[in-house]
Amino acid sequence: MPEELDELVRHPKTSRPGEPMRPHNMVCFGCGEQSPRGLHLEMFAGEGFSVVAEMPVEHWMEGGPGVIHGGILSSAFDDVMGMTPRLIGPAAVTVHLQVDFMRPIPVGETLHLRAEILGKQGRKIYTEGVAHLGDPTTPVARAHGIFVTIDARKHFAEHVERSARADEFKAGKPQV
Ligand SMILES: CCCCC/C=C\C/C=C\C/C=C\C/C=C\CCCC(=O)SCCNC(=O)CCNC(=O)[C@H](O)C(C)(C)COP(=O)(O)OP(=O)(O)OC[C@H]1O[C@@H](n2cnc3c(N)ncnc32)[C@H](O)[C@@H]1OP(=O)(O)O
Repeated sequence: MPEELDELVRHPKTSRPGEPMRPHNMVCFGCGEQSPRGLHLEMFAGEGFSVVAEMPVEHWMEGGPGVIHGGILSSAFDDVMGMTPRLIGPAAVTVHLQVDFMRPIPVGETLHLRAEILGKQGRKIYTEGVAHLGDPTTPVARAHGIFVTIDARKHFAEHVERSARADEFKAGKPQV
């Protein structure tokens, strides 16, 4: 992370600590409540520049016998960390995601995820994610990610046709 960082300012309209964070797209694999096969993560604003979520580890998420698939864990981190830019303003997309798998995460447990903005420089937002199974002093995974702010309308303009919600988006009502 660079040494010279911008000041972080909470967006006046963002959720307050304890309040839900709205999905950025109802059919998002991570947080969309209408995603047919998604993680259906419900996220809440936390203290400071953080976002928290809990994810029950279900059988369909299995990788190794009885434990979570690494890609599922990475997806959960991606989405929770990807929600943190909302705390300060514009939408942002992942350009870099690095995950440390520290302990096996068993099926049947509930994974507690917390993501936080570490710093911002220009369009780049540096974030960290931590996961535990109920004891915050014993993390089971940690992630670092860089998100770059975008103008969502322009960024998705040439792909929005392919969305399951293309009609809504084209009608100019992106109810995200
Ligand atoms: C038409 C209606 C549509 C309506 C849509 C409505 C609502 C939707 C709303 C919100 C949805 C928003 C977000 C979704 C959020 C979360 C989902 C989970 C997260 C994801 O799953 S998201 C999917 C995976 N994600 C991608 O699909 C990104 C692919 N990517 C790109 O599209 C380009 O990469 C882009 C545009 C990001 C940047 O491109 P660009 O040309 O604009 O800018 P540039 O390349 O200059 O990068 C700018 C600065 O980032 C630095 N930088 C770049 N890459 C780096 C790297 N890897 N490591 C370190 N630094 C990096 C550069 O070094 C420079 O830094 P500096 O400014 O200091 O020079």
